[in-house]
Amino acid sequence: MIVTIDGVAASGKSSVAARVARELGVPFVSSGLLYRGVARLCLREHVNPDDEDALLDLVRRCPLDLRPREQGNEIWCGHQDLTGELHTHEVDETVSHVAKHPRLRDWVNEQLRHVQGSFVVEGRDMGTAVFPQANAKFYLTASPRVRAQRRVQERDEDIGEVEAALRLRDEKDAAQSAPARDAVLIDTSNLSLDDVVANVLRAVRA
Ligand SMILES: Nc1ncnc2c1ncn2[C@@H]1O[C@H](COP(=O)(O)OP(=O)(O)O)[C@@H](O)[C@H]1O
Ligand SMILES: Nc1ccn([C@H]2C[C@H](O)[C@@H](COP(=O)(O)OP(=O)(O)O)O2)c(=O)n1
Repeated sequence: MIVTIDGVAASGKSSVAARVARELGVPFVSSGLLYRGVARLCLREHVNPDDEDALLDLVRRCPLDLRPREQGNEIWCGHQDLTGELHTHEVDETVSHVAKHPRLRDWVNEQLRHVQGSFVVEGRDMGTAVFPQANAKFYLTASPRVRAQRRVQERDEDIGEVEAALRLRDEKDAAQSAPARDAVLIDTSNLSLDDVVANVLRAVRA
């Protein structure tokens, strides 16, 4: 069984995917971490994120390894765990440049298709481009303001700046962020995390 949970930044994808996967007793996979890992490598190696050939050379030189874990996915580059360096302002500003390249997306999607068995996978285009055959598909949204409020709970940043950055990234990611026609749309703005998880599990088990 494959469950896809797509949606915009800070809509709750990772939190919901982790909880739903735990309830179902299957792994969860965070596709965005692969893009974030490439963005982190760009920053470390001073590679232009707008240069698709340079990005593909980078991931050939520094192959990223996505490791689904119950406590959260890990991204390794060789023997180096990059996981703790992926949710920074610099990576947020770089990742959309990385994610716009078709051949880089093909590389990420090839990594994801190696995942075997049953799993929950979250991202932007899991229910459309990567796993259109998924058994259950969900697409999470929330108002930019609510999403900014959630982000500033995690990072000590100005809420106005966070909201503006989220709106900008929504625009940059729009090309790959359309919900699947058969996805269940959930506006999480006024729902607790527990409510969203319950709604998803109810639909998966229906
Ligand atoms: N429905 C919700 N209500 C309140 N807080 C939420 C909800 N969903 C997620 N959160 C919180 O908002 C933050 C962002 O959620 P996250 O799962 O990282 O979103 P995404 O993966 O879509 O970027 C986290 O701190 C998470 O605990
Ligand atoms: N399947 C995916 C997953 C993420 N992306 C892009 C879009 C986002 O800006 C970045 C990071 O995604 P991630 O889900 O890790 O983070 P946010 O939910 O946006 O906070 O990668 C994508 O294009 N396709």
